[in-house]
Amino acid sequence: MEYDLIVIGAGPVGENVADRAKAGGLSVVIVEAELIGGECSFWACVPSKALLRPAAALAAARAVAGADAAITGTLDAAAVLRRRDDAVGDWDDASGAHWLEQTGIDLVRGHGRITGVRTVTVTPTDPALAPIQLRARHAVAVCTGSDAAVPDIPGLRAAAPWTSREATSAEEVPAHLAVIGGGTVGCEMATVFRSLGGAVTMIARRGLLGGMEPFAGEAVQASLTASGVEVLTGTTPTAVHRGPDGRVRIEFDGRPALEADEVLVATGRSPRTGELGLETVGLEPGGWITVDDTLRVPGSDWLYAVGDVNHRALLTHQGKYQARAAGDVIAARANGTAVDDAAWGVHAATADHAAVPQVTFTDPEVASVGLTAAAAARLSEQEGRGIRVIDYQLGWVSGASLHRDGYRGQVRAVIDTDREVLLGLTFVGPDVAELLHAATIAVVAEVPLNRLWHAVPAFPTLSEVWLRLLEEYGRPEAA
Ligand SMILES: Cc1cc2nc3c(=O)[nH]c(=O)nc-3n(C[C@H](O)[C@H](O)[C@H](O)COP(=O)(O)OP(=O)(O)OC[C@H]3O[C@@H](n4cnc5c(N)ncnc54)[C@H](O)[C@@H]3O)c2cc1C
Ligand SMILES: NC(=O)c1ccc[n+]([C@@H]2O[C@H](COP(=O)([O-])OP(=O)(O)OC[C@H]3O[C@@H](n4cnc5c(N)ncnc54)[C@H](O)[C@@H]3O)[C@@H](O)[C@H]2O)c1
Repeated sequence: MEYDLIVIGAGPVGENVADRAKAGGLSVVIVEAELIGGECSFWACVPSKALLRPAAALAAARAVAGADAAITGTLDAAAVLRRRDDAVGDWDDASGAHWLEQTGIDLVRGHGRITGVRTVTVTPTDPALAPIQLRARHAVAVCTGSDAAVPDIPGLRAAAPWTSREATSAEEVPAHLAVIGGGTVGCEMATVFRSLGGAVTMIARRGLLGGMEPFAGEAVQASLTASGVEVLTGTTPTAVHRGPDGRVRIEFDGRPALEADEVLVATGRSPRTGELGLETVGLEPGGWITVDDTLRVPGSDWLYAVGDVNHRALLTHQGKYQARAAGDVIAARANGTAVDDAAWGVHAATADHAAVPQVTFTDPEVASVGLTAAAAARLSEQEGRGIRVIDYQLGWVSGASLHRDGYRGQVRAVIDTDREVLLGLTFVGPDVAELLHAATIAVVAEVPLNRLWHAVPAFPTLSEVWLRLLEEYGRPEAA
């Protein structure tokens, strides 16, 4: 079977590569081993956010005098889990298959493996079917995503730990959940299971939410602790063991062992490239796949890797952004039309380097884009760029104090003082997620600060913090 493009993996990223290439006039086949929609739709973004929202709604009502009087109970855990089941369509991907059919993208269900240049062999999901040989006239796009990484802690694998899959698809709330890892998955899942009434212990090597502004992890840690989560920082398990009673025992150096009903491993991701046949085209199996800004593998004129699997930004929206560039550039190269791969061109995923937005849906929420102060300081050292960091307490803004009684939050802006543009913003506070896109636009468009003064935030909204940040920076040209 011959197509212009073969896409391996029908997660959010593969679907978008296929969609754009199809819109560009190519014939496209997509290969999927599990569910159309991938990790995001069934075991990651969608179920996790469905599980987090009820607690956030309850916390919002509790924090407003008058509204709090209407709260007469606690979360209904069974109803929350049912809401999650609805959000993932009971793990049925029929609507995804229907969309592919309507869009004119052929679907092959099975495990795809590269067997040579522009060639993929699929082992069908249905064992009664023989392997299918696919040949691409122009390109193969690997969009196989990532799996939970399980660290080499003695006994951990044998103890059958939960990963993000078991956590997001849980049917019951463990009486006591231990979480190894203090990143986004660890913090979000600790929030969920505590809100549903379980005891939770987090085990983090360092502080929480490493890589973000330090005040973000500190605020989330304080709030998790206040909600009853035990947060052990500076700690790594030395051994894990599941006893005959089903309980898990976690051992440490210099700290008493911990017993829990389940242990969730949330220690990052590993690429799904082990069984992909990369060795047949000279690449290392099992590694992340390096690509250029058009998402093509350097040295190849046909192989692309898009989404989690290239390790540029492990986020659905950023992978889909890459997918739009990849699908379009594959079509342009196949059709022989102009390729615009310069920085910020239509065929380049430039924002991956400068402006990756991310929201962690904890209480408080953490929303960030662009550089942190620490990353900007490194840049300043390398390039001699002038940097200024401005912090502002979000609770001082009238919109915030009206939004929630005793609102607490912090915003940090990182400014390039040579060009007077924003390099990064981090918002920490209840309901800050929706503030993020304005920041992303300001960073991507490199809006000069003196023009931002003309972008007037409505009163009384949380967005007034933009004006406060500008006031803190000053307006020397006005004097
Ligand atoms: C708990 C959790 C919560 C998250 N929450 C968010 C969030 O709120 N927002 C956000 O932006 N990101 C979030 N992420 C990250 C997000 O899930 C990923 O960035 C996203 O799923 C990546 O999409 P992808 O298409 O690259 O890979 P995937 O979604 O992993 O899809 C890859 C697809 O390829 C298929 N596949 C793999 N190998 C083969 C093969 N050899 N043959 C055929 N098919 C194959 C898989 O079955 C899968 O369907 C979260 C991640 C986790 C773990
Ligand atoms: N809301 C969102 O956008 C969202 C939510 C969840 C996940 N994600 C994405 O999924 C990816 C994976 O999330 P994650 O939380 O698994 O990874 P992560 O990289 O965010 O965090 C992993 C954590 O595990 C710790 N760790 C690693 N090895 C350890 C060990 N041996 N012992 C103890 N701790 C150890 C690290 O120090 C780190 O704190 C993230 O990169 C993120 O992009 C996004």
